[in-house]
Amino acid sequence: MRDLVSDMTNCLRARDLQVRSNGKALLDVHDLTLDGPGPTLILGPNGAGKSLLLRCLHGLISPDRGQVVQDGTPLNAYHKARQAMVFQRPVLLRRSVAANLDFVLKRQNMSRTGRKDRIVELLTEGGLEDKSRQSARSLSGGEAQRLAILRALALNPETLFLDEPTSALDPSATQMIERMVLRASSRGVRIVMVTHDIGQARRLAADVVMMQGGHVVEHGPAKQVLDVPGSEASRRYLAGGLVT
Ligand SMILES: Nc1ncnc2c1ncn2[C@@H]1O[C@H](COP(=O)(O)OP(=O)(O)OP(=O)(O)O)[C@@H](O)[C@H]1O
Repeated sequence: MRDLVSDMTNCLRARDLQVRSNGKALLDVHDLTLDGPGPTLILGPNGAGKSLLLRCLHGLISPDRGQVVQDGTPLNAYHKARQAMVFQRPVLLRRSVAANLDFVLKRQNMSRTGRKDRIVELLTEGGLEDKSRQSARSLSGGEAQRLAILRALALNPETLFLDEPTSALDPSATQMIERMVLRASSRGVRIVMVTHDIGQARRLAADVVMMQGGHVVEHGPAKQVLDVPGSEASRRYLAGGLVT
């Protein structure tokens, strides 16, 4: 029954997913279903397979085995066009802030007036109203990451993947990004985000995926996983212990 329900409602699912290299499974996820309304935060030590999982879910990597299923259908171009991804280090065009957004909007065949209005809306959303004409390459780290998120949001994604978007940012820049993420989530964008920041997981997550050694060791409501971890690996990671 669970299988049927999760395949037919709006949900993203990794089924029997494996990524292998040199005969070794780097990622081995038996069954992971993301169907809750709030942000999903993925935690785990370095090399746990968090980024690989994100890339598979976004269709950037084809798994060696298994599949990603969106709404009951194997991930396809239609689904991918409704996903966006933000990386740890934003990759921006050598153009102005506004032109970076315009580039994405043009590809959606928006009219010139429509694009102009949408750019103002996006810049306001990211607190970059006064940076419109500045070169994107001259933005601070926090501003650049906000622009990267705005560019992703300009695609009107149903799902937004974020891979450690605040790892290089100070607390105030982090807070601005977290607010953007929460606003996007409250507008119905599915958020799937990797972080090493346990405090951030507490602030943002509705559900938490704990990974280790390429496996999902635990997935559940944030409060449960973070406060009463059900696996030894989660307990040690959350306690700040070394997990090998
Ligand atoms: N293209 C690749 N070729 C070979 N091995 C890879 C490749 N990409 C990732 N790996 C390996 O897969 C494992 C998982 O990598 P991944 O980047 O997913 O970890 P992570 O949990 O995101 O780590 P971190 O927190 O350090 O970013 C690592 O051992 C990594 O070296």
